[in-house]
Amino acid sequence: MPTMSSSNEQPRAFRPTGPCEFNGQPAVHLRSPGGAQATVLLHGGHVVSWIPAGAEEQLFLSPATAFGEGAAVRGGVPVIFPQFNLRGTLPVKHGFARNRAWTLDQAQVRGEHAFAVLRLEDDDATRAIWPHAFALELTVSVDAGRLDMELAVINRGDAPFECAAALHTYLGVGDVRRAQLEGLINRTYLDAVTDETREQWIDVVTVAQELDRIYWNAPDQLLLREPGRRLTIASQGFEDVVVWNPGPEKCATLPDMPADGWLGMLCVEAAQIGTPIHLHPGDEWAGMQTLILAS
Ligand SMILES: O=P(O)(O)OC[C@H]1O[C@@H](O)[C@H](O)[C@@H](O)[C@@H]1O
Repeated sequence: MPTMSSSNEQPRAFRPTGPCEFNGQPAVHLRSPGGAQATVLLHGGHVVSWIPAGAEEQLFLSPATAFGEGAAVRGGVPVIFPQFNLRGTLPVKHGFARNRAWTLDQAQVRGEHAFAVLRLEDDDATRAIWPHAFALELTVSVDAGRLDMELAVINRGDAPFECAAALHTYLGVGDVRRAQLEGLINRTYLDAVTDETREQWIDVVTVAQELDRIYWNAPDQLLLREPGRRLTIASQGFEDVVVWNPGPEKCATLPDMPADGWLGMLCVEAAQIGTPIHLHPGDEWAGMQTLILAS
């Protein structure tokens, strides 16, 4: 059962690169020589914290989230695989990768970077709902003002498969009503609130209420602006971008969010949804999302 837990952990300010605990859960901490930090839960291969050198936390993590076996952590960067939302035959919203225990392959400091590689492979439980032999490899790297997250999907079986994937990044914001996301002008999107296809006519996306959009073939660089902050959101390999905020009404129905939680977050998700990832036996696909805080 998912649990809410806390423990007497080593203060984050002193944690070196290597295995650690985060809210009582096995995790890996990254610390670059320049002082940039990130923390990744083994559960879900889930980045839960990113603190660039000399800056504050950049990701939203709900204070009401559950942790542990079976939980989908609310905030950070959930890994979505092999299905986006309920767009497919799986009964599990956003697939199963975010609900499973990954393994830590390595955690190292190299040059100015600290990085970790986490891995998830198929087992009896995944094959029971998705009958394919796969491996996921998530590489998370921090350096100065930059976070790189690369997700690789490998077909380890003897038959082709198709899947979707996304890095469902919850960016922390001071007040989402004062945040602006730039760079999506002239793109076509599915408005998942009204189920209509629309065109983005102005360059700025703002949030005042529930917003749930899949931008198809989105540009590979976006900019989040809010007072005192500029954050570049870049991607490679992922063709689509999902922008999501539950707004006040939907947020009030989410048991793992405080009522005003929607004000402090904006999801900007690097995603491959419209054109499925198609992998032959032995093939690999990779997509990356990079966040860069302007100094
Ligand atoms: O509550 P979940 O399963 O984490 O999903 C959160 C949101 O994730 C977004 O990616 C979807 O576009 C939304 O429709 C969904 O509500």
